Amino acid sequence: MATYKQAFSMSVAERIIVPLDVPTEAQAIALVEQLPQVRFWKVGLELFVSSGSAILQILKQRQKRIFLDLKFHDIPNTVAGATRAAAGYGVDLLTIHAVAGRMALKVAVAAAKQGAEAAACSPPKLIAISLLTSLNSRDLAFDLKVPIELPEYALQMALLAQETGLNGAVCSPQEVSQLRQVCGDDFLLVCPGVRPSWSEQDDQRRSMTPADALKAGADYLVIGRPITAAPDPVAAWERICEEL
Ligand SMILES: O=c1ccn([C@@H]2O[C@H](COP(=O)(O)O)[C@@H](O)[C@H]2O)c(=O)[nH]1
Repeated sequence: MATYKQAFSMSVAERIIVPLDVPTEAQAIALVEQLPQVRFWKVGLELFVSSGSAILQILKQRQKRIFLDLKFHDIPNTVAGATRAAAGYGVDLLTIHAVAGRMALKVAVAAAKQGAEAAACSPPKLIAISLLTSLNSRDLAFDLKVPIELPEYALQMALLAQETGLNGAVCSPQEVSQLRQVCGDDFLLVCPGVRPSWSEQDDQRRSMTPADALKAGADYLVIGRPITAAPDPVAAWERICEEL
């Protein structure tokens, strides 16, 4: 997995991760076949819960990189067990919520190594969700009752991930510049909540355009519905790559 400095030598296509947010394996395969240009796919909760792990093998057979976005958030023992199992799939990226806490993050780091070793594959890069991109300052203050400003909160979650040995964080493009400055160039920063100027915001609340997100310091962009729900997903993908 490339660090921020190495990311400069990657093509823009390699830095875009497209989520397979569909309910069936057949729909996921259809998307992968429709968009052969996409090299990095994200498997998230919808597809994994509905269809299981077979899609991971299918993507690997096609030499695709895989972001397994299961966002673990549980007590340390459960997080460790789930991370150990997930690391055995040989995926590139795996997520855990930073709010699971210091102990859960620490045991996840060890469990990822154990799981990969047992399966004789490379361990995934473990990245922590700092704060979901569907939440804004109002949600944080009034619903979650977090009494600090949102950028500071996202930074503290990223720093907790860094201190406990994780490889990076998921953050919104609006915080990525600050996280890059504080966490340094070797800390992976993956940004969902990315929206071209011509697409809908959907449920994303802290978004930026792809070009601005990369300029601000993101290693990878996660761009889903602007591509996958477009009337012509291939044209949408090409338009985004051209704009970058
Ligand atoms: O904070 C987060 C963490 C993960 N996601 C995931 O990224 C994609 C975004 O899809 P879009 O269609 O581009 O909105 C989706 O799979 C989320 O589960 C996120 O959006 N925010």
